[in-house]
Amino acid sequence: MNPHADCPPAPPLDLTDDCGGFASLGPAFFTHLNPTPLPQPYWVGTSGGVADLLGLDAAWLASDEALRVFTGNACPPGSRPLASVYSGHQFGVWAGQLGDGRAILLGETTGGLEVQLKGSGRTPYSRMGDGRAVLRSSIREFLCSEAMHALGIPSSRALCVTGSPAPVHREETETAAVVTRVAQSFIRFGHFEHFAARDMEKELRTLADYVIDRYYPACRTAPQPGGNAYAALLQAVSERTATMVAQWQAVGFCHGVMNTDNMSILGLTIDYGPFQFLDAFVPGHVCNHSDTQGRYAYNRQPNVAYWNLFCLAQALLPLIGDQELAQAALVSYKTVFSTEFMARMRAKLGLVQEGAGDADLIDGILLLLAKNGVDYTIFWRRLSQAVAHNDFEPVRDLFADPAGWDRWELSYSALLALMNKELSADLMLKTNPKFVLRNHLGEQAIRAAKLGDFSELRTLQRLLERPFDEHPGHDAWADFPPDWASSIEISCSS
Ligand SMILES: Nc1ncnc2c1ncn2[C@@H]1O[C@H](COP(=O)(O)OP(=O)(O)OP(=O)(O)O)[C@@H](O)[C@H]1O
Ligand SMILES: [Mg+2]
Repeated sequence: MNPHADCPPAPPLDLTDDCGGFASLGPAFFTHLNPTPLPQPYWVGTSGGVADLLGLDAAWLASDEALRVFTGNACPPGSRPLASVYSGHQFGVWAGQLGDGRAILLGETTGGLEVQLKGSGRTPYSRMGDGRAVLRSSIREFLCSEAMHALGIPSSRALCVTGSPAPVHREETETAAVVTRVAQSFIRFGHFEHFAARDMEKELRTLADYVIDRYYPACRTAPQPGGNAYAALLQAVSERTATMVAQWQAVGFCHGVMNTDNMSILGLTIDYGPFQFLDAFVPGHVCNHSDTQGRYAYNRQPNVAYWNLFCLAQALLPLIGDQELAQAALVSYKTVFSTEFMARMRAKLGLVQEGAGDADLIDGILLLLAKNGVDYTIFWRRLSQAVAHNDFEPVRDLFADPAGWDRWELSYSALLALMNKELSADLMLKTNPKFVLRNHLGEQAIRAAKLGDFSELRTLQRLLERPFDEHPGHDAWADFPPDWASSIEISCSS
């Protein structure tokens, strides 16, 4: 007898209605509302990896019902959709109340993952916005979420993008799209700032207790700074953030809008707007065309993250109850950042053992890359191949000033000689990606998608899902950016 004969088939998107998730926090935290439907939806892209993570049936994911659900035109069983309220500091200035102005949480799966639509219509937190996202920015968010995951960098995930011919007005008229995002939680620093700014200490405590119980249980059990679970939470968030930003710096990722409302309490990369992977190594590079002051320049990201953690510390202060304890909880940020950054840079160089000269070697190469404006991703990949094949000529070719390179290479080769070459090369090829989502690659996929051709998007997605593989026949996607790439202007408009 089949023991499952009487069981109903598993729902396609298995959302729990046990009320233990974000919805359990109560009405001060959100507003229940349904997404606003879009006309004539169509598929743009789906991620098999995220479908597997959610346990989604492939046939269902290809169905019209799934298309309706992920465009916001139908609600999955068990779902009571909601938009949450948060506040935040934008470009260093207190912005007051913000909230999910165009994102709607469908619910949480039984596996503990929140499923959220972005671009699914107006909410009570939309302010002047239309609640929509355009196809261009949705494709960028979809591709980059999955690319970051494949690079081993903590990130929200993206299950799919759907599009609609509905017009959306930005600098020019574009069309609408919806990204389905997945994460354990979409709670941001700004959620805490919201309740702190309004002196709503009860809600602040409810939120902090929820985050600790669900995501940081060790903050109650492990030895705590001053015996204080909220200080322990601040320290844990600060260390996760330090690790995430160290990974951004090592891979050459610029986030572009590190406002406190875009900082995840779980140390995930969230909100892929005007991000960019560096082409040439320009430490002061500003990827966001709207960031006229350069606040979020590549080389300022580690300090900005620390500034944002300081805002979180201030928000948590009523719970921590002691200024010194709050400050002490932030102290490890700098050491964790530099330890994590150094570990990643050592791996990029294939230094399998730690040595006293590592920091000088790393500083030295970063200075040379900046001075010569060398392409960041290509440099590291060529260096990995050079170590694998014992031929440094293709790397030398990248430097306008080869004398500086020659000097550095002498010290580097002396260090490498102390290591097992095969181990070094292997580590480097698994650390230095061949493929990253450069602006021009995203742009090519977007231009084709706007004409209804999603083949470029799928090719790019496939390369970015396995960025360390060689992918024979696809060297063009790993090549230098074309001249027109520098004219691409990515702003907050999305
Ligand atoms: N088109 C829009 N309609 C309504 N609200 C918007 C729109 N664009 C941005 N917002 C809201 O403005 C604030 C700041 O926007 P920001 O660009 O950081 O976020 P986002 O890209 O919309 O979303 P997320 O951070 O969820 O990825 C947020 O409260 C956001 O919801
Ligand atoms: Mg945002």
